Amino acid sequence: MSAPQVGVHESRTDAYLALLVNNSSSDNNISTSSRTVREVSYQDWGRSANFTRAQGAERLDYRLFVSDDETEHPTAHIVAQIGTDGTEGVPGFVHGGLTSTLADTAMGNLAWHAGYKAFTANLNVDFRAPLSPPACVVVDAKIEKTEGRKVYLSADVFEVQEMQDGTLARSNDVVAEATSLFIVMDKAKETAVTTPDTAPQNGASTPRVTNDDIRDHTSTCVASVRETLFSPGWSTIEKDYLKTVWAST
Ligand SMILES: CCCCCCCCCCCC(=O)SCCNC(=O)CCNC(=O)[C@H](O)C(C)(C)COP(=O)(O)OP(=O)(O)OC[C@H]1O[C@@H](n2cnc3c(N)ncnc32)[C@H](O)[C@@H]1OP(=O)(O)O
Repeated sequence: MSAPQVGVHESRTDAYLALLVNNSSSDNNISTSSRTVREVSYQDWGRSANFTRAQGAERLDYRLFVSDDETEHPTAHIVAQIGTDGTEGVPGFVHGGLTSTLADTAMGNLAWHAGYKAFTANLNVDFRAPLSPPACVVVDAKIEKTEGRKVYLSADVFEVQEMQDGTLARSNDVVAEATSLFIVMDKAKETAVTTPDTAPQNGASTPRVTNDDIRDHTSTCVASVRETLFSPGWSTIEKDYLKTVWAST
């Protein structure tokens, strides 16, 4: 595992990471929530490291940590930088779906790292306070209980704020509280899942879906939707709104 970078900090996320690293006893581990956790490198995520990490720091970038505690339920932690490029829902505020995604990602990765090859079956999010981009947040995820194939998890999202003296600290006020139910997949479905051991890594020759493929697929999809929506007789305010949106793309 590579150690979090310490040095020139271009974002509050890096600065917060450095703060954690400086407070820890080892270069490769950090202390957060009074536990020692190790970073899960981007490559180790395999093919699950797709849309969320593909956005870049201007939109969304984050680091994932899991605890190596064998005596109790492990925890997972995300330190995320939420940029200003397309991250808003209500203008001026981070889209709740983004916050939910971070919580889901922390809980999902925790489940997998704890050995549960599971899907999100249910995700509940209570949004407690608005978040304005750019923002730095910490997500703390834990396993609440397991019952057969059911894994119940929770995740709390906190903002990292700059104090008056310039130091960074995790706010005690929670931004969002999430709970989830993950279901461990049937054995029959496991073969369809590419685990990190066999996942294509950076530089591997296994074909991946390219941005061109995605663009082609998206334009086909948009064209077909446009045809359906703009067919004769279809007339609503949404139609005019969508026309405006599409005309500007
Ligand atoms: C480190 C690298 C990798 C790291 C990987 C990191 C992942 C990052 C996080 C991303 C996570 C995702 O986005 S996952 C993607 C989003 N999720 C999905 O696509 C899942 C879509 N849904 C499904 O495929 C299915 O519904 C499943 C697999 C969830 C469940 O189907 P199933 O396997 O047939 O199970 P089924 O018999 O229906 O249900 C089993 C039991 O669960 C209960 N159950 C099922 N669904 C629900 C539900 N929504 N709410 C309550 N209870 C439910 C049933 O009542 C039943 O209880 P009882 O009768 O036994 O009591």
